[in-house]
Amino acid sequence: MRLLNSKEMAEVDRETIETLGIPGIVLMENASRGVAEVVYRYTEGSSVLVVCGKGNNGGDGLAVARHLYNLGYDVEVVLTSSPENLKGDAKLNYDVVSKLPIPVHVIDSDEKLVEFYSLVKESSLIVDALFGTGLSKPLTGFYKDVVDVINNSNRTVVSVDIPSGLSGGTGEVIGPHIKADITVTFAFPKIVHVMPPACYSVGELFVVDISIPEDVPFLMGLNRFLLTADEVFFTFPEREIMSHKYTYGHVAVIGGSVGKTGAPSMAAEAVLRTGGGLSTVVVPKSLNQIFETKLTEVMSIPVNDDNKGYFGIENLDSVLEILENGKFSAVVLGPGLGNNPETYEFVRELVKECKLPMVIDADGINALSESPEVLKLKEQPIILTPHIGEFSRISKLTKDEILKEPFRSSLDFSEKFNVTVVLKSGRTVVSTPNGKTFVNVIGNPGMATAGTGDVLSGVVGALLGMGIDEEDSAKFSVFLHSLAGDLAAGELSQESLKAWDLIDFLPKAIKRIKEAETRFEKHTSPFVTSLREIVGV
Ligand SMILES: NC(=O)C1=CN([C@@H]2O[C@H](COP(=O)(O)OP(=O)(O)OC[C@H]3O[C@@H](n4cnc5c(N)ncnc54)[C@H](O)[C@@H]3O)[C@@H](O)[C@H]2O)[C@@H](O)CC1
Ligand SMILES: [K+]
Repeated sequence: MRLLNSKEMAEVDRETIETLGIPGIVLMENASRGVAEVVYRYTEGSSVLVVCGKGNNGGDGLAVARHLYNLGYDVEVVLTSSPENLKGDAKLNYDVVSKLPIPVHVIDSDEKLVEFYSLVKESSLIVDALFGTGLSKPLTGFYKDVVDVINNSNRTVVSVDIPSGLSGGTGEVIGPHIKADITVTFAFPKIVHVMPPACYSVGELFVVDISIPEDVPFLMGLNRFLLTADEVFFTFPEREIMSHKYTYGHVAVIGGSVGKTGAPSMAAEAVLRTGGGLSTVVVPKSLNQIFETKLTEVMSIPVNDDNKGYFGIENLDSVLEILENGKFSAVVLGPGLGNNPETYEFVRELVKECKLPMVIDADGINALSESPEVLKLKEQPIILTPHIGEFSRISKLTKDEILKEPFRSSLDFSEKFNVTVVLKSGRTVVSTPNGKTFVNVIGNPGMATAGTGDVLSGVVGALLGMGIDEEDSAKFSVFLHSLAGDLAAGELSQESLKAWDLIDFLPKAIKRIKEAETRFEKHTSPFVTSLREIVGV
């Protein structure tokens, strides 16, 4: 499903109204019925205070008040502006409400806050329809006070579209804002709903289908998506009766240095657990005995290192020869390589010469930080899997810049250097050279532990090795890896989770995705879906 920002949503609304010809009032009616449905299904209590601003978010609120009144709720409305200031669809809904026995209180200045306070106290539920996608600057003065009263009320708060005071453009918190228990948004989720820190104030998210077809943002070229089971279902190749191990690829994991033999081991194990046919670690010879002992199904090829315990430029030819003669289908470069300058030189030359699809991770990425230009010349699929620190080094952006605009930062790099980027964090963003971005909303903080990135690089390598394209490999890997993390944390606790557990839970995660593929379960409601239902696992 697409993920928009406020500006894009306003354009999609306009396009739907002007080009498709669906009147704005119809969209508002659908939107408000969706909010009323969520209130009806998912909240307790029967006395509702709907707090409305003067824009269309307030218009939604006025229509919600009418639907709840029709459903038998005890409803009162607070208007934070005089009714004369209302326009268009909001005005129309105000006129309707004013003909019904629904009390409307105009609370438009600090002098009236005492009245507002007692109205809030008398209600069991507050619908926040102050500001939506039209917020232009942080809330101050009277509006900040209104937000404070609601936040301190200890009442259930349902926000219409966006918790008022948050801007829908990024995950940034721009100022005082409502802390919602539930947010009901329209047509598509917005960045603010899923990206931290703003998403912490959204509560449970529901998306209402308000009659805007997905064709509208598609034709407008909006290409930012949520990663969902739907997005990744069909990635796996069928396991054919007459297939053999080479059908599913042979992945070379090039890595390892003294003290870092676990990283390539985990990447190589993850290859096999993800369905890769063969997995081989290519490692400094002085460390080979460790891999022989640690690994069973995974093979190892030692490369002479004169007992140094790390790769250097002198290993370039032999590694290239190994890759050429070993019937390999993909390379994972980076796990446990270490940060020796000689190793960095080896990496740079290897990336220049290697013609196989590649996943580049960790010190593999650091090695390219000074000269990422080499990536532009590559014709095979390349996926980079940096965390924020590694991405900061290679993109020359500060961590703050990346965290503020992860989609933009990652996409700019993908387009400039012609590589797929998996920008790892609690909200991993995948970007592709053809202009698409995807964000992952599953997984958990228990995965913030050493080695989980190594597992991911192996999962990505397995898929590339099976011949799956860059975009699908990156998307599926991120989703699968996080699902394994959630299943593992569910059984073991987030605290105890360690990287190897992710490998152990990959089988259950794969099964879960395959079940989702065949289940085609109907959502609880055709027009109102929770984020969990949208994600699909
Ligand atoms: N036809 C459409 O475009 C639809 C719009 N919908 C609703 O409309 C909302 C957007 O409506 P609007 O564009 O009217 O915007 P809003 O209702 O979010 O707010 C805009 C109003 O707030 C004022 N304002 C903005 N920032 C302020 C600040 N910091 N302090 C004080 N006043 C401020 C503006 O001057 C304007 O009067 C959506 O969030 C959604 O709830 C839905 O009904 C679906 C259809
Ligand atoms: K709102």
